[in-house]
Amino acid sequence: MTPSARLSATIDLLSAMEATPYRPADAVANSFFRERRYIGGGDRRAISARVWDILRHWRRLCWWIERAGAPVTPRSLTLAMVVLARQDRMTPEELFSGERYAPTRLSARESELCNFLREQPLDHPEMPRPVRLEVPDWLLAHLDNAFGDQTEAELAAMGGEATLDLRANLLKTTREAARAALGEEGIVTRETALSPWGLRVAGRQPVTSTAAFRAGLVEIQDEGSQLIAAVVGAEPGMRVLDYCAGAAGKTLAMAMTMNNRGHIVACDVSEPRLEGAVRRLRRAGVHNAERHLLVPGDKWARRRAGSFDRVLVDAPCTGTGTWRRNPDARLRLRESDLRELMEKQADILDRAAKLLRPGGRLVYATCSILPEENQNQIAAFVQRNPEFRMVTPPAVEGGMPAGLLVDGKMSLSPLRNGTDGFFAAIMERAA
Ligand SMILES: C[S@@+](CC[C@H](N)C(=O)[O-])C[C@H]1O[C@@H](n2cnc3c(N)ncnc32)[C@H](O)[C@@H]1O
Repeated sequence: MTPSARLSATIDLLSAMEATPYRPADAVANSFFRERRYIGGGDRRAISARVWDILRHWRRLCWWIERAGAPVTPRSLTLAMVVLARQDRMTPEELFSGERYAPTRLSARESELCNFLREQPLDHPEMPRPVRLEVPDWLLAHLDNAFGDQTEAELAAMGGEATLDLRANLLKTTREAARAALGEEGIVTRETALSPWGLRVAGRQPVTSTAAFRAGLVEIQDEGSQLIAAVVGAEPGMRVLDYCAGAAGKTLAMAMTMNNRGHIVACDVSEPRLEGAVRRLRRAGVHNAERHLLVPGDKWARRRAGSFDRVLVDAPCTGTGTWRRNPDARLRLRESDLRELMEKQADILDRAAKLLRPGGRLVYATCSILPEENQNQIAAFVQRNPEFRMVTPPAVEGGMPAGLLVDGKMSLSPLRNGTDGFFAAIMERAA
């Protein structure tokens, strides 16, 4: 594709996102490219990179466009990004050439916008702070509360590109052997610093089409998510419950630390998500896992009260820790979403805690960086349930490095740890 044709596709993809504002951007992009199989891999990556760049600069682009008195549209956003980022070799007029597959020529109004933006920096001293930091206005006070004078540095790190991490599946291989197998297929990786099972892929490489991936030697999982599974300390022979299992990302890692021995149950209220686990469990060679769909008034759960050694609650949350992957979520988040999620998290915690045996351990985790969903949620739970207390178990052998857990809690962030933002707390039920 020519640079102009790629730009045209960028505008089309942004228009598709605008048409379904509540659908996550990556889901829209997947459908968009599925319907346009003629767009090759290189073009797809270039178009996605440009769209994600626009999503990451959204509030600042809107601020500039509105300052110029122009309407915010997929086309004006794309044009503003081209002019302000100054990364293209061709001029805006050459890119918007009106030739075959190129965007139509710039209108007089768009040329004015172009002239207004030329030589301007992306950040302007008059920009309000939430605009410059690319967050909804209401959220900034919460972030300042979480990070203090580090808010800007943390948000800058969250605006970067996400890493692509893999977990070596020790049920089938070792980290060294998995790395060598991937290397033979041209996938370059290095060992992650914190997770003992992690491999970080250099750049974007097509991991899922490798024989190593298809054979279940590795699973795609952020290093932080691997550490959540490590925090649970699920051991061979235990009875383990993954209460919000989704498509079993953490179930897979815990079945691995259990060496396929004992029993692990992956629960969720979403049938399609649990369904997504089937193929992954099979590929990973997991034999000790069962899936269970939670329904209102669940008898299954009532019968198993007090029976699990470990319960993981990987709670639904704002996902503020995963903004590197989902910059669109950063813009969509509403105050009412946070309030609803906090209520849901408290309810799920109370329900899941009943399934734990006396002396067992409950791990609460989120991929959020907001104290409201993390420390505050746990403090309120322990107050409601005085038979639980925070514990800091010694670093699990072959598990996580010591020092990450402080007072029974672990907080990870892209800035401090190079992982997605995650939180985990370990609580023990009195014996
Ligand atoms: C953060 S995701 C889990 C991700 C998953 N553990 C993984 O590692 O891939 C949260 C999950 O909680 C589920 N969920 C939402 N409400 C729930 C409830 N009341 N009880 C149990 N699970 C719930 C959602 O369907 C979603 O799959």
